[in-house]
Amino acid sequence: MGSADQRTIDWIDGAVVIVDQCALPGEHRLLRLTTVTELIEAIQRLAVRGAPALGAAGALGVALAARHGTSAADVEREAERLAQARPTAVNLAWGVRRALAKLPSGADAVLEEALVLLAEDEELCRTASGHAAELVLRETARRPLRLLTHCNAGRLATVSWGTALGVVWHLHAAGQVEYVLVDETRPLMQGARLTAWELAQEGVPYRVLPDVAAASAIARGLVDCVVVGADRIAANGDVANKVGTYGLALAAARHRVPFVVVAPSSTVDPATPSGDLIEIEERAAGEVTTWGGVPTAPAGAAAFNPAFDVTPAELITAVVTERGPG
Ligand SMILES: CSC[C@@H](O)[C@@H](O)C(=O)COP(=O)(O)O
Repeated sequence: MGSADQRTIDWIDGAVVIVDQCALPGEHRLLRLTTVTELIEAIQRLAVRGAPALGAAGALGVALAARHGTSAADVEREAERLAQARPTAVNLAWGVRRALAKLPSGADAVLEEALVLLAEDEELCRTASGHAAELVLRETARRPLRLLTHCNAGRLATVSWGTALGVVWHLHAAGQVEYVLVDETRPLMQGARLTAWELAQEGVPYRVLPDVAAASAIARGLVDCVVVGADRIAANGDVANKVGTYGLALAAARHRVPFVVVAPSSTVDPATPSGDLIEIEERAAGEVTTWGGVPTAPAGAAAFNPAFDVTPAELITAVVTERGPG
């Protein structure tokens, strides 16, 4: 079984070690990755995922490249491949850049910077979610709280603490959580597989619901606050997050339910002026047209499978980072 002390991603004995998120909830197992190619493959099949964890992966990947690279140009090429492994979460390229900046000082300096980034992520996520927990308490009246979340923005999506689920950890410790409604999060089920697993581990009451039931749960007054993470926050406050987030924000706004986004500031991208300029990852059709290898659509069916969507700033009650509500 996993433990709350286990980092989702770490550097152990010269390798990147991750919790294999494709194996959960059935099995908690670690994967040891010793090359950039192995790490990219793990990122692309979502064995390691979630914006802050991808930032850590980017930095540790550059540390791997710096150890094995034969020249600076070689390491830079590997770093570029890593940065492009997934396009939407800004943290990945940010982590790569931050570690790569230390390359002139040598491979040890690159690793040291990556390890600082990991330690900071733990601290910043804890602080950001603490601020967000206070905000949620200010924005709501009913106690204990009934929360709704989408995808997985927990320990597994960060180095060790979580963002949206970090809020749950703070509120649960204060005895303020009645339950968490967990969107299953089609098509890859990060909510049902990962968020539910984390909540069970921590003893937080929860119910998994089909994504299509979330709007009516909000309309029926079963939700006091929606709390989600983010993959990229544009300069104007628009937020890219797991596909389905936008629909939740619309429903929450319609029913005057607070909608709170929590992220470390590494997810804020001042270079992207607005959400419509964020590149949205399109994933394979088979994720939508099959289930566990069994076809759920006619042979050859085309699919629209964006991994993320963009929620405009005007639908968001607050974006909260370690600096507090923005
Ligand atoms: C703290 S994680 C925030 C986001 O990265 C999370 O909500 C999300 O959308 C993850 O998508 P994924 O495709 O699983 O990497």
